[in-house]
Amino acid sequence: MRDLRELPLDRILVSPSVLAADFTELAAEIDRAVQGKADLIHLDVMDGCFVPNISFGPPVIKSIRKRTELILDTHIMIEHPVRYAKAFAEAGSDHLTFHLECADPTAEAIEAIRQAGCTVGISLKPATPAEAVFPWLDRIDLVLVMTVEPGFGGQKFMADQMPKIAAIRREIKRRNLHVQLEADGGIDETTVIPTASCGANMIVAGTSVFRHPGGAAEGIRLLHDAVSVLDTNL
Ligand SMILES: O=C(CO)[C@@H](O)[C@H](O)COP(=O)(O)O
Repeated sequence: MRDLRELPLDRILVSPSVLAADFTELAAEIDRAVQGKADLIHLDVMDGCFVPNISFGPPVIKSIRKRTELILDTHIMIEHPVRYAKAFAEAGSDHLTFHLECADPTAEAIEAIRQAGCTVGISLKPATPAEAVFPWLDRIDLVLVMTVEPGFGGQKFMADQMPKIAAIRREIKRRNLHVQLEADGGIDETTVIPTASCGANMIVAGTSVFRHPGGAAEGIRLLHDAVSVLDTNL
C-alpha cells in the first residue's frame, strides 16, 4: 500500500524528515526510521529560490525509493512545481506537497501533480492565513502547516501557528473532508502536544528524530508516547 489516501485520519502519524539525517549513511538512517515505525518518510526539496537553501532533488529520492516501501511524503519548497512534478513522481515520490505561495497557479500545480500520479498537498508558510487554503480543500489530500519558516531544519517551533491548525481542522470537520493535516518544524516530544491537540494528525520531525541521542527509533517512540495520552478530537 503506497497511497496516502489509505492512511488513517484518526491516528497521529509520524513522518521523519531526512533533512536532519546523516547523509553519509542515508540508507542506514532510512532503515532506522522504518524499524522505529515511521509511518511515512518526509523529503524536503529546496530550490534555492523559493527558500534560501538548496537540499536535494530527484536523484536522491530515487535512491531512497530503493530502500523503503513507505510513502515518500515529498515537500517541494520550489517556485515551479508544475515544471518538476513529473520528475519527482518518476523518481519515486508518492505524494507531493507544494506551497500555496509558489510562483505557479494553484490549480495548475494540483493538476500537474495529479497527472504525474501523486497525491496532492498544499503547504502554508507561517504568514499565510488558514482561510487561504479553504477554497482548495476539496481538491487535495493534505494540508501542511509550517511551524517554522521553511528553508532550514533545527529551528524553533512557532506556537503562534496553533490557531491556524485548529481553524483548518475545524473546516475539514465541518465539510467532512478526507484531508490529512500535517505540521512541520521544531516538533519534538514537547511541542507535539499542542500541535496534535489543535488537530494535526501528521507530524513531521527532523531534528528530534534523526538527531536524537538514542537514535531515530527512540525519537519516533517519544513522539508517539507524548500524544498517546491526549484526547486529540481528530
Ligand atoms: O521543511 C522543513 C524546513 O523547511 C522541515 O521539514 C524541517 O526540516 C523539519 O526539521 P526540524 O524542525 O524537525 O529539525
